[in-house]
Amino acid sequence: MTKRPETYTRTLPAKTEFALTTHDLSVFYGDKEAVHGVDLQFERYKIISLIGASGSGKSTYLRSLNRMNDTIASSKVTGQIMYRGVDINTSAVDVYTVREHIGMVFQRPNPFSKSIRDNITFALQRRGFKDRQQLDEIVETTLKQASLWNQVKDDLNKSALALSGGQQQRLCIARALALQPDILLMDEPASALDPISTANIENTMQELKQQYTIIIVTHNMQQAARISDYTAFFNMGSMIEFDETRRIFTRPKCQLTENYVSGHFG
Ligand SMILES: Nc1ncnc2c1ncn2[C@@H]1O[C@H](COP(=O)(O)OP(=O)(O)OP(=O)(O)O)[C@@H](O)[C@H]1O
Repeated sequence: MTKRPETYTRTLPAKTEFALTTHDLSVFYGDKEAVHGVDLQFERYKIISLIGASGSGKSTYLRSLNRMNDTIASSKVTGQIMYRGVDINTSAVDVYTVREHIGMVFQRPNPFSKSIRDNITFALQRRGFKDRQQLDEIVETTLKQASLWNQVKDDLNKSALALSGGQQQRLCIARALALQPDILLMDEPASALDPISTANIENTMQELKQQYTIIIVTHNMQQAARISDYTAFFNMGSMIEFDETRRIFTRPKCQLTENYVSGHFG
C-alpha cells in the first residue's frame, strides 16, 4: 500500500470503533427540512446502502457527510458528524481535510479533461507533492484498486475522456483513492452505466471494502441486496430503519420498509 505523502497529510486523531457516526443530523434548504435528525453508525470496512424513494433525502444526507452541502448557499446542516472522535460538522474543521479523508464518487462519471495519469495526480500535485516515482506508484496502485490498470497501463497519457463511461467511473474511483481516504461516499455510482460496467463497479467495491468503508446511495434494490452489509431506509427525510441488509430485505421491522422493499410503496 502506498504511503500517504507526508507533504499533504494533516493529522486527525486515530481511528475510532466506527468509521463515522451521525447524531441528530438534519439538513435544511432555506426553511425546508430535507433530512430530519438522523442517527447512524457506520461500521468500518463495510458497505452500507442508503435506499428510499426519490426525494427521501438520501443524497442530501450522503453529501452532508463530507460537507459537500457547504457549497450550497441555502443549505444548513445541524447535528454532529463524528469522525475519529472529532465533530467535523463545524467551521473549525477544514473542509478540504475532511474531503481528503472522506472521498466522493458522483452519479455521472466526471473525469477532468486531462490525461488518465493527470486525473489521478492532479490533486496531489496541487498539494505540492512532486516526487515523480511516488506519483507513478500512486497512479498504478489506485488504478489497480479500481480494476482499471490492465486496461489503461499503456495509455496513461491519453485523454480520460476517450474512456468508456464505465472506465471513466472507475477512473473517478481511482482519483478519489489517490488521496487515500478512509471512507468513500458513492451517489448512485452505477446508475449511468450498462449492466457489465455496473457489475465491474460492484466487483471493485467488494475489493475496496477490505481497506475502505463505503456508503452508497442506490435506487437499485438488487444492487443494495447484492453488495451491502448494512442498509438504511429513508422516507420523507427521516431514516426509518437501519439493519443488516439481509434483514432489511427479508424481515424488516417497519411496515414502511416492508412496503418499500417489496415494491408496494405509496
Ligand atoms: N440544492 C437543493 N436546493 C433545494 N432543495 C433541494 C436541493 N437538493 C435537494 N433538495 C430537496 O431535498 C429533498 C431531498 O432531496 P434528495 O436529492 O436528497 O433526495 P434523494 O432521496 O436523494 O432523491 P433522489 O433519489 O431522487 O436523488 C427533496 O425535496 C429535494 O427537492
